[in-house]
Amino acid sequence: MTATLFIDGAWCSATAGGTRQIHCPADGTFVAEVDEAGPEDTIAAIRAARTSFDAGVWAQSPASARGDFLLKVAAGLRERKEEFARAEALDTGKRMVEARLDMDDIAACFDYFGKLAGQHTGRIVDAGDPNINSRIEVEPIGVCALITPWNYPLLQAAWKIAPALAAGCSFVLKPAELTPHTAILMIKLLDDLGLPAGVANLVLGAGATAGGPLSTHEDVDLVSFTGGLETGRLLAANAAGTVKKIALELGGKNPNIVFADADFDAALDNALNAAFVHSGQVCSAGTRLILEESIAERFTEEFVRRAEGIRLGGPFDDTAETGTLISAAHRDKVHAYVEAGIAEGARLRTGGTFGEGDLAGGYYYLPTVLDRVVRGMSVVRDEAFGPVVTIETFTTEDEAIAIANDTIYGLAGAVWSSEAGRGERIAKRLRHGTIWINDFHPYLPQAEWGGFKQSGFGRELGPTGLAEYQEMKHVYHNLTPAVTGWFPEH
Ligand SMILES: NC(=O)c1ccc[n+]([C@@H]2O[C@H](COP(=O)([O-])OP(=O)(O)OC[C@H]3O[C@@H](n4cnc5c(N)ncnc54)[C@H](O)[C@@H]3O)[C@@H](O)[C@H]2O)c1
Ligand SMILES: C[N+](C)(C)CC=O
Repeated sequence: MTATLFIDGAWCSATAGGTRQIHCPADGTFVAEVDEAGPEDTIAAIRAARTSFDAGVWAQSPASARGDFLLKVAAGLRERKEEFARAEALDTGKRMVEARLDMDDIAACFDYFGKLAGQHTGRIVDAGDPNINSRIEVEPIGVCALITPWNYPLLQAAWKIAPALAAGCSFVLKPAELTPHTAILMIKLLDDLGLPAGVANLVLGAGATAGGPLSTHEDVDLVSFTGGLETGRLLAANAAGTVKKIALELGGKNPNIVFADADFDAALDNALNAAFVHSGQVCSAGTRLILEESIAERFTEEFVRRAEGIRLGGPFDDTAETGTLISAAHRDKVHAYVEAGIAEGARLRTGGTFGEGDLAGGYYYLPTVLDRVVRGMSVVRDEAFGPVVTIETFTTEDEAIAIANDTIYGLAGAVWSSEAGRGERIAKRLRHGTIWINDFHPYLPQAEWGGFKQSGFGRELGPTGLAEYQEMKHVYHNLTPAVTGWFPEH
């Protein structure tokens, strides 16, 4: 597969001829070879986006037309769902059933922003003078750099592409280097549906090289980034050089608090899902299980027993319940956190090893549970981004809240209790961007998503997810211009 970069309405190869081979992490099978962009390709893509934006080919089109376009994207995705899901599954190794669910969520996201486009057009301001016409106009922010991770490749891209297009922006998309295929398919779909040249541009390749100019180039107005904390810090520092707006969707170390009065079976089942879906490679994964002391032993025993029963397998294994990690390097990193935790005194209840036998050809890591942990341990503190759960206990509400908030992150968390008042009370005091009460993981296109603290800033989805891609302009129109006399003629 060549000519996989899309710049100014044309598919092309990397100027320097670089390529990258993509392999399925579930079994190492070769998926395809794609182009590997260098900074010069990315600069060309930024220039194309700038030219199209300044020409107004999309930015000046009626918002309702942009909305209609997004609804067509949603329909196109639904028609080609299987093709998209398969591409996602091969790149990430995730199960087809999960990849299909991702495609449903992506189509819903395009529907949502398609309907929202044009609804937030500004407002009339009462200037207190009938001869002054004052209004706030909402305009697209300009050229957007959209940088996305490998765990939910198209979903995270869609949360940016849909509002960017709804707002009237032009963009350069840089997906994670390991998972480019659904981005290619998406850009093809946009092109097939007639998006003007230069509005959507695609560069593939490594962060520092292909991605480098995206946070430094003066023609980029907004960087919208989803990925790790270290990269986010770097991009924020880079973006400061040209004072460009930046939105950061970073990692999490997400608490899942279970009170003794919770529905035990529901809390247990959801705690497994919270931690082990997509092998824990989820920003909002419930990796810190925080149990009320009186149920801790029974809950932990059941949790461990059920974790040991989880079947691992590849994208097309219908019996699999979760999958592989993305790469050998990532699996090593996850394992290092587990080993560090054990060395620091944590007790390994299950897991802590690579998949063997049928799983040996992929980067599988067994669902892992550690208890007897303390808060300073790296496995409790840092985002391992794998199927690793630590168990802590509490005796009072205040203690549960203190444990749950004791993290530099603030992405998501959950509380389980049959007392509605307690759920609400705790939700109010948790410093995380999404709180689930008696649930875990749902997100809605119409509800803002994002982090407190070092999980980032800015919001995706919901009306604010569109506003991120807009500028506000105050237009003050004096209907009766007159001499002010402030500086009289001498
Ligand atoms: N908050 C959220 O909604 C959310 C959602 C999904 C994933 N995440 C986070 O993403 C992380 C996992 O993803 P990852 O390992 O791909 O993250 P990463 O930070 O390594 O990479 C993310 C993207 O940034 C690019 N990149 C890296 N360096 C760059 C640079 N100097 N300039 C431009 N681009 C650069 C990468 O190539 C990739 O496309 C986890 O921390 C996870 O929690 C957060
Ligand atoms: C944002 N979400 C939950 C879809 C994926 C996070 O990794």
